[in-house]
Amino acid sequence: MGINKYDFNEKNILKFDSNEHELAIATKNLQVFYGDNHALFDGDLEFERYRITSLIGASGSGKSTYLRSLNRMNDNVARVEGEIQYRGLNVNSKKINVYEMRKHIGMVFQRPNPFSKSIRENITFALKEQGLKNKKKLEEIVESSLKDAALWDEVKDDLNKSAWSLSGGQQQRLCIARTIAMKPDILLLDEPASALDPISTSKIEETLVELKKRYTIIIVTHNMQQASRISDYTAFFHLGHILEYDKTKHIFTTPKVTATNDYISGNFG
Ligand SMILES: Nc1ncnc2c1ncn2[C@@H]1O[C@H](COP(=O)(O)OP(=O)(O)OP(=O)(O)O)[C@@H](O)[C@H]1O
Repeated sequence: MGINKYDFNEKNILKFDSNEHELAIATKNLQVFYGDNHALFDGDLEFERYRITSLIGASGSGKSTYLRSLNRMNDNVARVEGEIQYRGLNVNSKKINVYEMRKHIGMVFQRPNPFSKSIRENITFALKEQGLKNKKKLEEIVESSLKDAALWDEVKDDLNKSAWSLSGGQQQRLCIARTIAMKPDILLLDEPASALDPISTSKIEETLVELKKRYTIIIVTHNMQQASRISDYTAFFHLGHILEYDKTKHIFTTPKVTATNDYISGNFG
């Protein structure tokens, strides 16, 4: 039987070759339409592996639209044209198995949304659905995911407690752990700290900086300090266009586009 190139099976998709600057994911001419509203034009970006990229820009500039397209969260909501290139596959192909693809490209949302289950079950639920039954293996993944999300020390003695009994910041780290448990390559985060207090926010930031050793992270944020603190690259969105994309330090010190400079210095938006 020939290889089905739309099949998101580990043996069918291209291996990363461990170049220092290899790409994790790229978009070519990505366009998004909500009915007649052309919300994203010419979305061309390349994301380096093991880096954090921030997507910044005023409200309504298309950041979430772009981010959500990367793992097909806009299916049934918007028309998305163009290519999303990931390890030899076009994620935007209608033939892609979206469920399998999301194990590789996971998303964490703005508001923490843990399941109404125990802390442990939040991690194990999807793994069990996938057919993983080995208790020891499941426990190992619970521990490693919670450690990766910097939550283990706070919950390790209470894994049967309801996830909803955790603080907002802890719930968000649990949602990160739940996503990591699927062992994705790429973590998409849509303003993951906007509903959190400064201490929880700084914990999330520390967690993300630690996670980039093993994951490629793309984050939408309205918090300019956050973008400059944690991200390696920054893309500036304006009225549905990506106006500037560069190393974060260049965007924040020597932007080439006037609109970028106006936005980061608070002159509009
Ligand atoms: N589900 C939707 N249905 C219809 N239009 C939408 C939908 N989501 C976003 N839009 C429109 O797409 C455009 C871009 O919105 P988007 O949410 O991507 O911007 P954003 O930069 O992420 O904004 P914010 O920072 O406020 O989250 C806006 O005109 C918005 O009204």
